[in-house]
Amino acid sequence: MITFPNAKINLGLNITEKRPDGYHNLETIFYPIPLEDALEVCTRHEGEGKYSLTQSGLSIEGDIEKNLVVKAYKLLQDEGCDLPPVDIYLHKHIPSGAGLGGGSADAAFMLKLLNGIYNLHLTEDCLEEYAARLGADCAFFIRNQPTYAEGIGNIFSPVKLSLAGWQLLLVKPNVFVSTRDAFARICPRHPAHNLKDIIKLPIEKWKDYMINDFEESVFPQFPTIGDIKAKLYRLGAVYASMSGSGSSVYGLFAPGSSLPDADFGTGSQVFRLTLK
Ligand SMILES: C[C@@](CO)(OP(=O)(O)O)[C@H](O)COP(=O)(O)OP(=O)(O)OC[C@H]1O[C@@H](n2ccc(N)nc2=O)[C@H](O)[C@@H]1O
Ligand SMILES: Nc1ncnc2c1ncn2[C@@H]1O[C@H](COP(=O)(O)OP(=O)(O)O)[C@@H](O)[C@H]1O
Repeated sequence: MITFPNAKINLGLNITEKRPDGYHNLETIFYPIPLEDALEVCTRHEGEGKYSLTQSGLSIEGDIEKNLVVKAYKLLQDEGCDLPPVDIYLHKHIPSGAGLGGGSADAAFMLKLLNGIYNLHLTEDCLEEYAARLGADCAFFIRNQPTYAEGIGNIFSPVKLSLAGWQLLLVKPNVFVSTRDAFARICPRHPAHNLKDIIKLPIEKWKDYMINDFEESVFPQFPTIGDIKAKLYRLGAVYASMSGSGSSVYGLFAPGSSLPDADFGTGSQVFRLTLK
């Protein structure tokens, strides 16, 4: 059976506190976007081992044991779920180190896929709890709805927000930002304005209030990323921001407008998407 894990963007991202466990409390809104990997699981009937992983598309660093889809399979096994040996096929289309949550989406969709194929009868609450163990923002992808997130990014409340029809110009420069390093450079602070209030304003006003706290430290380190954001505004974006800890940057363009055709530098990947 095949599934299509999708990416997310962050609408605002406030890093509010460093916690005793070394992680950070944050506030953000996750919004799913239609940029997808493809993930297939087939029951294995012959051959050695409990699983195999065949990857295609964009390459991922690290051996297969480190891949989050394999970690998801092992987690369910460790929890006592009855899983047969499987062959896993993963086609990567979502760039990594981009703040788009691609690895996290693969992990969460793997849990949902195995739950469905092998009739594990795990509830969404249970799947969220398992997903959170695999990565701070994995749990969001279980319900995969626009969500306000707090804590380390795993305490959720639903938000009434639809950007259906809005055009997204998403640019991933040829720069890898490590999430861990990005957090290490942050000075946590509480925001002046609450995100849940900001998203009730017209989108034209978001740029005056909605902030991604990582931009302040990531832009000086990687000026290319800040330049892309400035360019998106020059091209007519109604709102533009870096997503997550970077390095991708998105611009929101009004429904019905045609997305500009621009050059964002050598090695940049550009995606043109219509939000749902
Ligand atoms: C900050 C966000 C916003 O969406 O960044 P992006 O990954 O999207 O860029 C996410 O919450 C990231 O979630 P995720 O990518 O799953 O993080 P993890 O793999 O769990 O953590 C990677 C590292 O980031 C740091 N980390 C992560 C989450 C958090 N709330 N506080 C932290 O300090 C820790 O040092 C951790 O070792
Ligand atoms: N299935 C996967 N897809 C992408 N990255 C993965 C996967 N499994 C493990 N990783 C690791 O996760 C890190 C990037 O995670 P990803 O969620 O794609 O980016 P980001 O945290 O920027 O949103 C990389 O270091 C990569 O090696």
